[in-house]
Amino acid sequence: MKRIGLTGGIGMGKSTTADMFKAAGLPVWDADAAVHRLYAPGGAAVDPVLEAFPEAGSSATGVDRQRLSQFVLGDREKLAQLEAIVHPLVAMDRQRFADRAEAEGHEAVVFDIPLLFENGVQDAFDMVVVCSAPEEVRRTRVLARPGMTVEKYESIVARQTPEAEKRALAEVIVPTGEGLDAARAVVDTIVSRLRARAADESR
Ligand SMILES: CC(C)(COP(=O)(O)OP(=O)(O)OC[C@H]1O[C@@H](n2cnc3c(N)ncnc32)[C@H](O)[C@@H]1O)[C@@H](O)C(=O)NCCC(=O)NCCS
Ligand SMILES: Nc1ncnc2c1ncn2[C@@H]1O[C@H](COP(=O)(O)OP(=O)(O)OP(=O)(O)O)[C@@H](O)[C@H]1O
Repeated sequence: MKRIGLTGGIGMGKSTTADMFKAAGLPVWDADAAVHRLYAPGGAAVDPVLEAFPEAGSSATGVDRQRLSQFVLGDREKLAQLEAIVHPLVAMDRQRFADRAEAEGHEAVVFDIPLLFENGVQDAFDMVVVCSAPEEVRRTRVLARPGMTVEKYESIVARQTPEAEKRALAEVIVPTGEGLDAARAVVDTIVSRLRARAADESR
């Protein structure tokens, strides 16, 4: 089974592209959704996160992301401390998902990971796919979101791996600034090539 890592900066069309992989029949794992599950009441990250950051929620209500972000965002050491707790749990969730997909006989599985390069996990995948659109397209998209300001946008972009670097590290780039059909065509090509390769290998 082939593992595809899917990533892209804020507003680059990652969720839209992930839906296209789903529509093509591949199982898609979502890193953000996994963290939300881990932080929800009863989630595996609740107790260890509250032990390190007692004011970031309660076992009854789970981890309050907004409160937690006040302790960790902008503080490298605290963020590293949080990541040391959360990342192994996320990796376990991802592995369980992959095992299930493999048992179900899927030829490929997609892992949607916003901070794939930032977290240095690119080696876990057979192929890394990057969603990318021209900067002005992405900026217009993100600034149209409720609650977004130019300052917030610029600070998020500054903390992410630069676009040129992401494009250079990608095996395949899905263009998301040229309409849905152009993106879907690239997704469908990736899926049919991977299916053909998986069929060859099982022969
Ligand atoms: C810090 C937290 C509580 C903030 O949650 P919140 O819902 O308020 O915002 P969101 O998740 O959208 O993040 C806000 C901004 O912080 C940045 N950010 C979040 N986590 C990280 C990180 N580990 N490293 C660098 N930047 C980060 C994001 O890029 C985003 O721009 C949350 O992101 C978190 O728990 N992060 C640590 C776990 C992690 O690394 N998650 C990434 C996927 S594995
Ligand atoms: N291929 C495409 N063609 C046209 N519009 C697109 C395409 N892909 C995404 N968009 C539009 O761009 C916006 C951002 O897309 P999406 O929510 O998928 O991005 P994202 O990368 O998941 O964002 P974030 O990481 O910030 O959550 C949406 O309004 C979406 O409709």
